[in-house]
Amino acid sequence: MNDNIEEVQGWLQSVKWNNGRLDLLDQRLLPETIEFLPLTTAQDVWEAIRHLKVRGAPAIGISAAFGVYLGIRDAEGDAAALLEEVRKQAEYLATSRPTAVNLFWALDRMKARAEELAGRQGLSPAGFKQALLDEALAIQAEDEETCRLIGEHALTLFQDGMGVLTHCNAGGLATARYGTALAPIYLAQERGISLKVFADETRPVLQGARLTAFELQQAGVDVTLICDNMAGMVMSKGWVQAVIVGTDRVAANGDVANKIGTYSVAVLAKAHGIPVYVACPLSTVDLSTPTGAEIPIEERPDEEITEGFGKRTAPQGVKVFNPAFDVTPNEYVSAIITEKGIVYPPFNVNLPKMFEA
Ligand SMILES: CSC[C@@H](O)[C@@H](O)C(=O)COP(=O)(O)O
Repeated sequence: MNDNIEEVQGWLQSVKWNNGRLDLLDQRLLPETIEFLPLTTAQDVWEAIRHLKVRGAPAIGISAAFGVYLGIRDAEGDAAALLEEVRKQAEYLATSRPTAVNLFWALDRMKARAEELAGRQGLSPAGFKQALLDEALAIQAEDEETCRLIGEHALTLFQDGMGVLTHCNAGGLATARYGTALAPIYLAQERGISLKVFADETRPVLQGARLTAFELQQAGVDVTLICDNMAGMVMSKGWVQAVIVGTDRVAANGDVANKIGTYSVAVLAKAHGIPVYVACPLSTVDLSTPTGAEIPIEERPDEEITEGFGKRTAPQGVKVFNPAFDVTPNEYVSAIITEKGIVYPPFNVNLPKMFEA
C-alpha cells in the first residue's frame, strides 16, 4: 500500500498479472490511496468488477479474461472437462455488470480459444491452461496497442491550444494503457502540443474527479476539474473546442452508451456547435445491438447518491433513480474514433466497414 501519491512515478498500471495472481489497483480508493488487491479466484474478479474496484470497459474485459483463467486453473480433467469449466466460469463472470460489451467480448474470446484448444490432439491439461493464460495476456497487450492507435487517430482532430472537455474516466486506468478518450491527450503531451482539459467530476461516484483529474495531473497535463453542472457555462465562455469521451457500448446505428451524464454533455455541445468525439476500440462496437434502446443499462445502489460523500446527503427513505449509464443518440455524435480510423456518420453504413478485412 502506498498512500503517498507524490511517490508515484510514471504510469500507474491498473491491471497486472503478477506471478500467478491478478493484482488490481483498487480504483475506489483513488486518489487518496494506491492499493493493489491480490486476486486469486474468479469470484474475486467478479466481486472486483461488480463493486468498481476495476472499472472502465476495456479494463473490465481484460480482468474478466484473467478471471476465466483463475476460475479453471485448479480444475481437473481432460480438455473436454476444462472447456466445460471455461464455459461455466465465463457465464458466471458475465453476470458481474451488464453494459460494457467488452466484458462479453473478452469472455467470448476466451471461450473461442478454449474451444479451439479442446479440438487439438495431445494437448495436456497444463498446456490447455497455459494457453488460456496466454490469451488473457494477449488481450491485455493488444489493448495497449489499440489505445495507442486510437490516440494517434484522435490527435489528428486536435490542435495546439484547444480546450477539450471529457466526462467520466476513459484514461489509462480504464484500459491496459493510454486510455481511449485520454489517449490523444497523452500523445499530445508527449509531442509538446498543449491542450487544456476540463474534467467533469462525474456524479455519482466521481470517476472524473477521482480518476481523470488524478491521472492527468500525474502526467503533467493542464487539467481543470468542474462539477457536471458547470459544463454548459464553460462551453458558453468559449473554452471548449471539442468533447471527447469513451463508451461502454456502441450500437450498430452509432448510438453510444457511456457514463451517466454523457448525453447531457452531448446536447450542450451541440447547442454550442462543439464536436463530440467518442473514442473506443472496435471491441466496444456491438453490431448485434441495433440501437441504443436495446443496450442494457445498469442501475446501481441508491447509496451511491444518498451517501456518496461518506455521509448521508439525502433524507432516509427518499426514492432514488441511479442509472450508471445513458445513451447518446447518434445525431449528437460527430465521429467515433477506433484503432482502425475515424468513423463518420452515417454510422449504420460506416461502422460495419471497420470490421471488413
Ligand atoms: C475507456 S473506458 C469507457 C467507459 O467504460 C467509461 O467512459 C465509463 O463510462 C466507465 O464507467 P464505470 O462505471 O466507471 O465502469
